[in-house]
Amino acid sequence: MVNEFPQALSIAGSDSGGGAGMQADLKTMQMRHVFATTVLVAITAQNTLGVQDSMPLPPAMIDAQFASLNDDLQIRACKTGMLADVPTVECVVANLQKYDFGPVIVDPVMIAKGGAPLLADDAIEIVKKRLLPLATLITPNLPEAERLTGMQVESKEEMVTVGHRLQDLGAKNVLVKGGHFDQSGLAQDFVLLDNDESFWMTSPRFDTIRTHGTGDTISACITAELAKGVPLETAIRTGKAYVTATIRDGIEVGHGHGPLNHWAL
Ligand SMILES: Nc1ncnc2c1ncn2[C@@H]1O[C@H](COP(=O)(O)OP(=O)(O)OP(=O)(O)O)[C@@H](O)[C@H]1O
Ligand SMILES: Cc1ncc(CO)c(N)n1
Repeated sequence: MVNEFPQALSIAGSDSGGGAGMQADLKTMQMRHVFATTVLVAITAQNTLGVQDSMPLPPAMIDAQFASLNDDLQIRACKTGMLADVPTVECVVANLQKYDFGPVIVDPVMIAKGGAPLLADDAIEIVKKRLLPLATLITPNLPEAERLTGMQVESKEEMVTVGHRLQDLGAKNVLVKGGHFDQSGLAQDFVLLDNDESFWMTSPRFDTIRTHGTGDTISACITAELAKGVPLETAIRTGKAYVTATIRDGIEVGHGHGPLNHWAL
């Protein structure tokens, strides 16, 4: 039937190096057999060694992309990634309020693996106050969870507490990613659902620096699964299994924090 094939949307910045950002989202959604659409909000000159330059797009151009998609496609789930600065966050929030693109997965991207800022400091407050309440699911890593809540997260107990704080701020469901946490050889993530259920997802921790784009990949996989109509808990578990496989089956690309193997299953 016309327009019935599952369609998802990535609202993100471009990583010229192909490993993270919109490129990771596209590769992931393609692998999950979902038709990927995009609203590009910023461009980065980036590779596995770092971010060399970046530029946000004018809000009018962001508005135009949202309008084009709304006029023609049937998007059933969307995610946000790099949102650059205050005008970009405000513009994306306004468009998400204007159009219905299904569940909104917010990956509150702040800093690239090499340390480059991908969100201006003064935009964090707007993400917290205006974007977070629109989130069906928020997927912060530990430094992002700390910035959004103002609390330190250094233990599993604190991962649980920060999950509840993020729900108090308005996110319906929360996935606190533990990739930045060295816990005895494990990569442990905490999930808190809006029915008060919670669970841990645990995988082996692979000793590799080829982890560029892990956060983008797990959130894009969850978004793709939701676009197919899969329940949230199953989508989150599939996201964890997929990102684990992409790290485990690493490929040699670039000279720094290498990209994932998006062909892994
Ligand atoms: N070395 C590793 N081995 C196994 N799993 C990992 C490893 N590093 C991260 N992960 C997993 O990858 C997912 C993403 O977590 P992470 O905390 O790295 O996100 P992120 O910092 O947002 O990533 P990025 O900024 O590169 O997009 C989580 O499920 C985490 O447990
Ligand atoms: C464009 C872009 N988005 C997100 C990330 C975080 O992985 C990155 N490094 N670059």
